[in-house]
Amino acid sequence: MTTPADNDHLTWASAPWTPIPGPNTAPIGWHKHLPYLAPTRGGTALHTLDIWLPSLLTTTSTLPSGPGTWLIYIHGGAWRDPAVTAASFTAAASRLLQRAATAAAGPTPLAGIASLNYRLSPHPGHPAPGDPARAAAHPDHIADVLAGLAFLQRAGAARGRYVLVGHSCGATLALQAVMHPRRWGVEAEVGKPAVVVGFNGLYDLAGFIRAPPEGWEGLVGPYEEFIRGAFGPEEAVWRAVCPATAEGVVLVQSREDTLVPSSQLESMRVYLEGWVGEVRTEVVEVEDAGDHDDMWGRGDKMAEVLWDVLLGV
Ligand SMILES: N[C@@H](CC(=O)c1ccccc1NC=O)C(=O)O
Repeated sequence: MTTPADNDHLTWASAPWTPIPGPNTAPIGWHKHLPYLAPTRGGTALHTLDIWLPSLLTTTSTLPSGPGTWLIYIHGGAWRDPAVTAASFTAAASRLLQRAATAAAGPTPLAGIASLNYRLSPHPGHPAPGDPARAAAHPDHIADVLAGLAFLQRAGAARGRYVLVGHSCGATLALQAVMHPRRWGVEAEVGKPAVVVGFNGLYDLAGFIRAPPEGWEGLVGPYEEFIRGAFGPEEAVWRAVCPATAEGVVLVQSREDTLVPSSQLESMRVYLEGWVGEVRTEVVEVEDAGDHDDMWGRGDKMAEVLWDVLLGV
């Protein structure tokens, strides 16, 4: 009988590490894209992840682990946009690898980066009939994120003090995933991150629909469409699916975002403050990060904030 560990071993070996070229001859890092759930176990094209390593310590087929902290990224896209994937962390990842390559002597604070895909809900603008990777409903997205985290933790990444990062609905997913894994009917035993970092995140969906901030009324339609697409028609469910806790939470918002208002972050901050004293919450308002998707598209501000988080872990 093959165990999950045997399976993982084959999975890790299924894709080669490719070098990320740097300004000089030496690569600044290594990348690989691989499944975290084998097709024979129900894995789809979106049960996959991207990994970047600052250096390749061994050439074995399992995960080489160096010093430092793992960053695990969960992309946004309103639970449904097929154009936003795990690869959307590429720009920020390259910047982080560059930083790790040029950082002062001594152990790098960055052990590695993983960016998770997860099944998406249907998108009316991008029909994909019959594709099991595009027919997800809550809590499928969370279950997939937890399966990806469990895979990484079995491989030795994201054990101990790792940092879980999400953008937009990825920030929602990051907080949901670490809240009560059991609550989502998921068996995976997943260790909690030391810090959760949410970029331009959605934390109060029902609140937005009920009372959009002034000037944001025009987005109620699109929000309601993707909220129903992911969570179904019940407002009570939208409410019950509230993000939660970690040792530390860093909420980041760019001023120029025209898709997500800062009142989303404000609701989350007030909630965390009122809820448990031991959650260290830090709010970072980023200037000149551009609009909603420029945060990851450019990646410079995202990498800056995350580098600082790594230094503080
Ligand atoms: N491009 C997305 C829209 C989207 O990503 C979005 C829109 C408004 C507020 C948040 C969004 N994304 C969050 O993950 C879509 O096609 O539905």
